[in-house]
Amino acid sequence: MTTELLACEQVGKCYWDGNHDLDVLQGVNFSVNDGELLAIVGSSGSGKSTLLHCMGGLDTPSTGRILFRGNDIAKWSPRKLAEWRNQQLGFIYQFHHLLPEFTALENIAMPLLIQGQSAKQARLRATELLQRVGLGQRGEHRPAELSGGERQRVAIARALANQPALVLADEPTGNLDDDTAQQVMALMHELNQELATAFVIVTHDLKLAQSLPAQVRLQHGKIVTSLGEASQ
Ligand SMILES: Nc1ncnc2c1ncn2[C@@H]1O[C@H](COP(=O)(O)OP(=O)(O)OP(=O)(O)O)[C@@H](O)[C@H]1O
Repeated sequence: MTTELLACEQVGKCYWDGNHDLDVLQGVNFSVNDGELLAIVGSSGSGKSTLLHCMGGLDTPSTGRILFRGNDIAKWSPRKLAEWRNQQLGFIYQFHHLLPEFTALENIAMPLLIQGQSAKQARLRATELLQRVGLGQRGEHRPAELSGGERQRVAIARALANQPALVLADEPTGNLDDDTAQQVMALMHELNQELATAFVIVTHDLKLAQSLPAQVRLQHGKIVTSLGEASQ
C-alpha cells in the first residue's frame, strides 16, 4: 500500500523583481509517497530550487498548499516547522554545506546532538552511517581533506542521521564529474531502497534523472511531465 507523504497542491510562487511579477512556479501539483525516489528535473531557472525550498518549508508558496501527511505546513508555528525539519526531513545541497572546522564524524553527529542524543549515541550512529556510505576510514578527516564525492557522501550520511521520512536534495551531483555523480546518485538509490526513506532529488541532468524511478519535469515553473505521462 502506498501512503502519501508530501503533496504539492496547485503550488505557485511569484517574486517581484522591482518592475514585474515573476511567476516562478505555477499550479504545481504532485505528491511523494513514503519510500519513493523522485527526480525534479528542468533547465536552469525552471523553478526547481524554489519548489524544493517550498517543499522543505524554507520558502512559502504564494498560492496553493504543501501538505505533509495531509497537514498544511503553512498552518504550523515557526517552532513546529523547525521541529518538523529537524525530525522528518534531511537536506543535501550542491555545495555540501559541511562545517569546515569539524570532522566528517562530527558533521554527521551534529543533528543528533542538536536533537538531544548523548555524545556516545551520536558518535555510534555517525560511525555506522559513515561505514554505510563507504567512508569508515575517513571519520577523523575534515571536509577540506576529502574529495568532492566523499564530501557528498558525508552530506548524505548527515541528512540520514535523524532517520528522516524524506530527504530533499538540491543538485547533489551538480559539482561532481560524471562518474562520481553517477556513483553518488547510485548510493542515494541504494539507501532509498534499504531504508525506505523517500528522496526528492533536484537535477538539471536529464540522463541522471532518467536513472531514477520517477521524474517530475519542470519547464518555466510548470510541470510538463510527471510519473510516466508522455513527454510533451
Ligand atoms: N528570491 C528571489 N527573488 C526574485 N527572483 C527569484 C528569487 N529566487 C529565485 N528567483 C527566480 O526564480 C526563477 C527560478 O529560480 P530557481 O533557483 O528556482 O531555478 P532552478 O531551476 O533551481 O535553477 P538552477 O538550476 O539554475 O539552480 C529564476 O528566474 C530566479 O531568478
